[in-house]
Amino acid sequence: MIEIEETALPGVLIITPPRHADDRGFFSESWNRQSLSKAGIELPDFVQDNHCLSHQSGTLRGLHYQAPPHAQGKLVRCGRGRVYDVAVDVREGSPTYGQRIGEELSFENGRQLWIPAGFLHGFVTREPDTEVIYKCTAHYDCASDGAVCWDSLGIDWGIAEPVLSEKDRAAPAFADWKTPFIYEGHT
Ligand SMILES: Cc1cn([C@H]2C[C@H](O)[C@@H](COP(=O)(O)OP(=O)(O)O[C@H]3O[C@H](C)C(=O)[C@H](O)[C@H]3O)O2)c(=O)[nH]c1=O
Repeated sequence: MIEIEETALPGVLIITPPRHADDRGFFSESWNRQSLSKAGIELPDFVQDNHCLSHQSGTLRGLHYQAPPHAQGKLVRCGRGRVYDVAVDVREGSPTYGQRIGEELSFENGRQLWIPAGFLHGFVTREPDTEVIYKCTAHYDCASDGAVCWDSLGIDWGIAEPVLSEKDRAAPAFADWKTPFIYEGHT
């Protein structure tokens, strides 16, 4: 049976599909709409699947978003290695605006994080050669792609000097950033 856990942020869920182990290893349905429906969860349709590899432990990608109308919901999992994955509610008017959760996703634990549109997303790797695979509810739109400084929300990433892209190094602080998202009720 697929496991669903709520988090402190309404709408953000931890989803753990079952693994069918045998002496070869395991088989798991990493995405099955019907299984989620039977568990009472209906997610939007996904249109893009992403796969990224980070060579160094301590690589931090985030905090990212795509502005409406290209806002993305994401279903994030770790195909190899381990990450600390963070979602921040940035929907203006949300009762949990500015609040965040962080979860450890790993190949070992098989946990997936569902992050609706309207949240910043980022992760820091905890092992070398970590691969993160995630489904998105909207296509990539470069012009709508944005970032907020990883270190401007008091998040404890467990590392003082992560490996960052130039984009992330130059990202504005949360206090200087205007969210493009409006809260439209419980996700
Ligand atoms: C996101 C994306 C990027 N690209 C191209 C653009 C660049 O040439 C290259 C690397 O892009 P970027 O540096 O934005 O990749 P990340 O730093 O991993 O960004 C992602 O990291 C965090 C964790 C996210 O949740 C977002 O999906 C995304 O912002 O891939 C594409 O072709 N398609 C895409 O969907």
